[in-house]
Amino acid sequence: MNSLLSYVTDIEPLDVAWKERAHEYLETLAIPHWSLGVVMDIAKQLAAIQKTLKPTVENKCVILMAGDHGVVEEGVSACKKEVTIEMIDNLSHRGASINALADTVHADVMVVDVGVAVDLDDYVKQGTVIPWKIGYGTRNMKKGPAMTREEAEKSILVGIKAVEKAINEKSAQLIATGDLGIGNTTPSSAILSVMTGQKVADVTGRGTGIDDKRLNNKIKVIEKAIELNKPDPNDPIDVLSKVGGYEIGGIAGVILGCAYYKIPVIVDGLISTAGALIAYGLNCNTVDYMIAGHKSQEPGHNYMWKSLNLKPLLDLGFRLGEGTGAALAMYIVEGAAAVINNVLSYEAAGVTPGA
Ligand SMILES: Cc1cc2ncn([C@H]3O[C@H](COP(=O)(O)O)[C@@H](O)[C@H]3O)c2cc1C
Ligand SMILES: O=C(O)c1cccnc1
Repeated sequence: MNSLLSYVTDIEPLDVAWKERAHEYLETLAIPHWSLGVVMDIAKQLAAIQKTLKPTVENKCVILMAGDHGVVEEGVSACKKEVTIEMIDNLSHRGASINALADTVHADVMVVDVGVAVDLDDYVKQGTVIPWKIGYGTRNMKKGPAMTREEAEKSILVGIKAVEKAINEKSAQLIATGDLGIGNTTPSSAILSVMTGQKVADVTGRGTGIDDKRLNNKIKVIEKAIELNKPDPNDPIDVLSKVGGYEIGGIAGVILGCAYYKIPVIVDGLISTAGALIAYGLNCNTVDYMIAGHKSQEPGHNYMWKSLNLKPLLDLGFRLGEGTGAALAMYIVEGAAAVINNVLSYEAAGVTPGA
């Protein structure tokens, strides 16, 4: 593998000439001007990413990054930390929500252990988990940095490696990000607050469903972690290492990898978008390859989309993660590819354009 820096610096913005060409082509379709709205925007984005007027997104893959969080000992989640492993078991038996939803859209699910607190040998042997663990859960960010800078960088490289695997083994043409890890809404809200300047109290939500007392505690824990560690918003690796998580680094890597290899990437909920903020901070060209999957119920999520200048495709009241919203958004992206591939122009269809 190359160094992280070489991936980050080589990410190019979308080709302007292809953007224009796709735009002009879509304007010839036998429909009132741009009347398929956002679907046309996505069709244009797909064409510019793949540099063709016939983009294909047939081979789809959800890359789900899993990790644990030392900060769970502060009582920030409704669940005990062992639920991460129980959910890995459920995913391995294909009984999780992402299995059900990814199946409907014919997407593969790749589960990557980037920082789960225990060894997952049985699942690795079964072939249901990819063992790229950087650490056995992060350290408690209320007491010090969650990770070292080196661990944070390694977690990002795991995400890039996962994209390479999806390309090499599954010929992936469209990737969605997913997360799993009890406690991960806490680092996600911390990253959100640090990177967007929003107050912790305004962007911290109930995650798995905590009550008011726990929510107040969660806010205090995040405030304390930021005060103690002083993450530098201009240094995304510093933010990720001090108040982030292994799977958030992994997701940032998936997004960087997709941008590097020119693959459209659908970003899921709060945790995935925390990864997107890190990726964007490392190279703002990454946003050209992102598609905002959905709007989570978590109160801070929209601030993230706003700071990336993206509009979420779906608003379904989801607050789950795993890549569930992104998987459903794959239907819309497939629709966009179908439009640019199959809708005829006014001329080809023999339809008279309006004045
Ligand atoms: C059964 C179950 C399945 C999940 N799948 C995703 N999450 C999501 O919820 C957790 C984050 O919320 P918090 O920060 O409050 O712990 C993560 O595991 C995330 O992936 C789940 C949570 C549970 C309980
Ligand atoms: O939006 C998300 O990704 C989310 C929200 C709550 C719990 N887990 C994930």
